[in-house]
Amino acid sequence: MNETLGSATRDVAQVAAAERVLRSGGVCRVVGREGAVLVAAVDATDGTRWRDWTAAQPAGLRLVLTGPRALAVGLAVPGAACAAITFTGPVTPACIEALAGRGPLPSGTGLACYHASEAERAAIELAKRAGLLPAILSLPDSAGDVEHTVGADAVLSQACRDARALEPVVEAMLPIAATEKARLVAFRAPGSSLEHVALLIGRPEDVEAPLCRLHSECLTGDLFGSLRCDCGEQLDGAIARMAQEGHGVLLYLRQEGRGIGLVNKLRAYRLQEQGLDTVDANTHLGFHPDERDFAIAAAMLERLGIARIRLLTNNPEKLDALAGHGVEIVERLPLSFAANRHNRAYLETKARRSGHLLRFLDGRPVLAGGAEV
Ligand SMILES: Nc1nc2c(ncn2[C@@H]2O[C@H](COP(=O)(O)OP(=O)(O)OP(=O)(O)O)[C@@H](O)[C@H]2O)c(=O)[nH]1
Ligand SMILES: [Zn+2]
Repeated sequence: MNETLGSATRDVAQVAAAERVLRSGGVCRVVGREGAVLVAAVDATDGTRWRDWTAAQPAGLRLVLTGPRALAVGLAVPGAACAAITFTGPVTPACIEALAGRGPLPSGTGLACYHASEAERAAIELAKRAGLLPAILSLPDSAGDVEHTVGADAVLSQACRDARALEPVVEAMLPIAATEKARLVAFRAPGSSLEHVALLIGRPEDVEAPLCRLHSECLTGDLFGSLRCDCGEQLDGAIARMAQEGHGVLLYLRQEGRGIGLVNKLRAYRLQEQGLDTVDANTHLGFHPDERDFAIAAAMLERLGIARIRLLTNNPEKLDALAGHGVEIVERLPLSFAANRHNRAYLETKARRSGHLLRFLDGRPVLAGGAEV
């Protein structure tokens, strides 16, 4: 193995290990340009280490949140992707959890807010990759008990590596209800436990510009037929259309909850039950409205030898992202279904706030006055 390849492999392994350590409640040392910090995730399954830190409240203890979460708790640091909060008085685990988004908000007294360091930003990225809330306790580096050490730059460049390293691993015939002429190709990247799949109907590789759907995982909609969204109908509808045409490629992307993971999506649902819309619920938890990276979809198409597509979507970001990665989209085909009383507000929000190309719901214009969207 040459040296560059060797260090890339080491980086990938170190990032994956760091995700596991944070998820299981352990402590990582993250080494960044401004120095190293020790970090623990507030949303970890077993949170004893960060609880110990909270009880002892050592000098330099900081709670790192994303910019959107800091804003949500009234602690804006202008222009900061991540904010680091210090405590000027005693702090309890309940207060930390509430600031992280796991409980009702405390009053904001006794808190000061700064720009987070590169190492702290990397720790937030690790928490997101681990499917946790983006909230980290950090301490200045010391010789203490640490499960793992990782470089901030390795963490912050991992998303790019995930897409670049994605490779088809196995292909098998998969006769499905809609058509017997289907195959499934499973993809893997060394740094991620997420296995994306391509459902190939007919022979899309041999078609000039096959139908294509990028479908982000939605356990609730795809499997249980949830009425809160339109995912189940979009999945079935896309497959039916490809079966009818005889060819198509459906990429099933493991991006549950627009990339925030199942637990956090259900947290966002709880917030929507309290009146927030789907965009605000994400930002209230500290996420962007959409955390997905469609570079993985472009990489999968490239590995499948498909360069030109007709894309089934209402989401203009998918068009931009694929085009930006060199995929030629010869046509955009809408994929919308009648709203129901549970998903109407969700679909309206997508049109109004996320720019989705949904002009009508149930024959009624989505935007006031029937303006074009
Ligand atoms: N965070 C969050 N994710 C949601 C919510 N409802 C559905 N999702 C997820 O959203 C993803 C589907 O995205 P959509 O916005 O429905 O559609 P899209 O894929 O962006 O666009 P289309 O191609 O037009 O379907 C899936 O991963 C779902 O799990 C929600 O309220 N909050
Ligand atoms: Zn859904």
